[in-house]
Amino acid sequence: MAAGSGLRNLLYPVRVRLLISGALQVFCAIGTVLPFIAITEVTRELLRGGVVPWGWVWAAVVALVVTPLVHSCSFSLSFGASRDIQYRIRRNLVDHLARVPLGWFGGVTGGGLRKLVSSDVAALTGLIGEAIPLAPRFAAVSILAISYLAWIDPLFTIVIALPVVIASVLLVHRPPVANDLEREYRRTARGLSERATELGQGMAVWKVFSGSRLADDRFVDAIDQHTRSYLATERARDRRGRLPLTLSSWSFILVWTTVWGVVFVATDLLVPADLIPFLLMCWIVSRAVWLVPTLRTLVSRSRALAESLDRAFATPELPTGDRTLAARRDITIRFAGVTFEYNRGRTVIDELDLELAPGTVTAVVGPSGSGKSTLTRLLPRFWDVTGGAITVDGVDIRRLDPAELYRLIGFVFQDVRMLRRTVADNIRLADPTASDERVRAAARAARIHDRILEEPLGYDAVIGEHVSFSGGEAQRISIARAILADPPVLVLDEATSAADPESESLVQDAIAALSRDKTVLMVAHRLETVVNADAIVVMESGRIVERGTHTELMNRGGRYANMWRPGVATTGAAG
Ligand SMILES: Nc1ncnc2c1ncn2[C@@H]1O[C@H](COP(=O)(O)OP(=O)(O)OP(=O)(O)O)[C@@H](O)[C@H]1O
Repeated sequence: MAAGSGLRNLLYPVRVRLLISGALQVFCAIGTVLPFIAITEVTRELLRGGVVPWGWVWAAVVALVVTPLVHSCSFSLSFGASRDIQYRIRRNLVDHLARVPLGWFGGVTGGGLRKLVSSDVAALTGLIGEAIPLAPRFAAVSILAISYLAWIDPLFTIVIALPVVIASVLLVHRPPVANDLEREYRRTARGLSERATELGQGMAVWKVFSGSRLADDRFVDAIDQHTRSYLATERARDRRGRLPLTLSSWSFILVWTTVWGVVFVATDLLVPADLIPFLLMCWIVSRAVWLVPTLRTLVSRSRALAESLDRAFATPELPTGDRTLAARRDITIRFAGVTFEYNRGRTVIDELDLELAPGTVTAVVGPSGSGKSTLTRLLPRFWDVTGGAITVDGVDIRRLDPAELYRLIGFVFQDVRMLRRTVADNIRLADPTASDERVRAAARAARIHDRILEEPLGYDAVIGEHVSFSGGEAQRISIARAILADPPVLVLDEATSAADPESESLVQDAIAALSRDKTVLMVAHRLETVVNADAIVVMESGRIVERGTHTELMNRGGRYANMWRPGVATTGAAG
């Protein structure tokens, strides 16, 4: 499904199956009404003193046997169609999400994404598999039954259908406030789901920092808002539904038909035998009140779900090119007049020029919020620059084939993500065909091999199931991953929180192994790690305010030198 497609586009590929399924349901509608007609015809004939009309009896029997079979054929067609749509939407959604900027994922909650990929898609396909084919059946049953009654006695049909018509009009012409309430109800339900996910993710922090309070105020607010909205919606529904529901209830219609039936029979407007089908079909007539509201709800629910999918598909994809580069390792990266703003009007990187010479380590330091992490995340295209360009050997990264970009540029960030797979598979991510030997060699170089062997299942242990790794250990696994991928350029966001000294020195050893013979751009949060860098750039408010080697900058006695003054570095001058 392409971005911006609507419900019609969504249903187009399965339209034939849905049409056949709907047609079979119309056939089922005939099968539902036929036994009622048969009972009526048999009774009328017998009351008239005639012989049993066996044709009607057999028609009823056949209808009772065949209808469930046709119904299951119809459902297997519509469910097959809905399964196909579900598969197609999810696959397209995942393909699309793979092309949106990586930074977009930081802005959506896991709950929102899960709801979209899982519940919204399932709800839409439930509608397609079940509700859409059942709608024509519902309509056909109502139309057939009422047409048959009108054929017997049009005037009496009008009289008994009157409460249903009034109830339908009342239900359809709801005051507009109901839509607002329902919209608010959906909004608060979404808010509650997102807050619940946030709370689940941050529970440990809440427990530690909020003492006995186990819930975030925002979560409690979300519960309050949703409860209020739920009660308001239910009260409004109840108020607006009371009269129509009474008028269209089966018991009311039965009493109404009986009373008017007696009047009609007493005044010779109706023969007693003709009252039978009306009494028998009271139930179908009373349900007809839901026909229009059900169809309206069906259409609006399908539209709302299709719109929410459409919105996800509308997230702009990163424009990609197909350029590849010669397989060389000595490539030069250049930031030329790079400007970036997350939100319009607030520049985070300001006309920045920087060249990363092949095989050199460039360290970025500067106060918190100066734009260091943002700068490094522009290179692997978490977001695209809003001005200027980043080039690899003179080619704008926006024109490079993304696979080529990630072959050239590896990144190790602080927030290491592990997949729920074996340790070996986690290391093998960039190169699934890598041999066990290469995986082990990478782990050895990343100083994590011995730790992995401490596990009974070793490299076959599933992370999160058989084994959990500490922050420093997880970081070394992600370094092993990058060592195996062996990209010529590496972006490194050094961990802010120093692990214990032993783990810290192992991470440093692993980074040294990884950085060998590579062009490295690193955000340094601790000054000791930048001393040997080939170039150090000092950032402030999105600009480079100093650049040089450690010795040059110390001799200059400027901002960098100032950071080394006791007490400054620890207050966050270096990040
Ligand atoms: N996803 C985002 N959306 C909007 N603004 C953001 C986002 N990420 C960062 N910022 C803002 O951009 C500015 C630069 O942030 P950045 O994280 O790049 O700084 P930093 O120098 O790496 O800071 P630190 O050393 O504290 O990590 C900050 O003002 C920050 O609030």
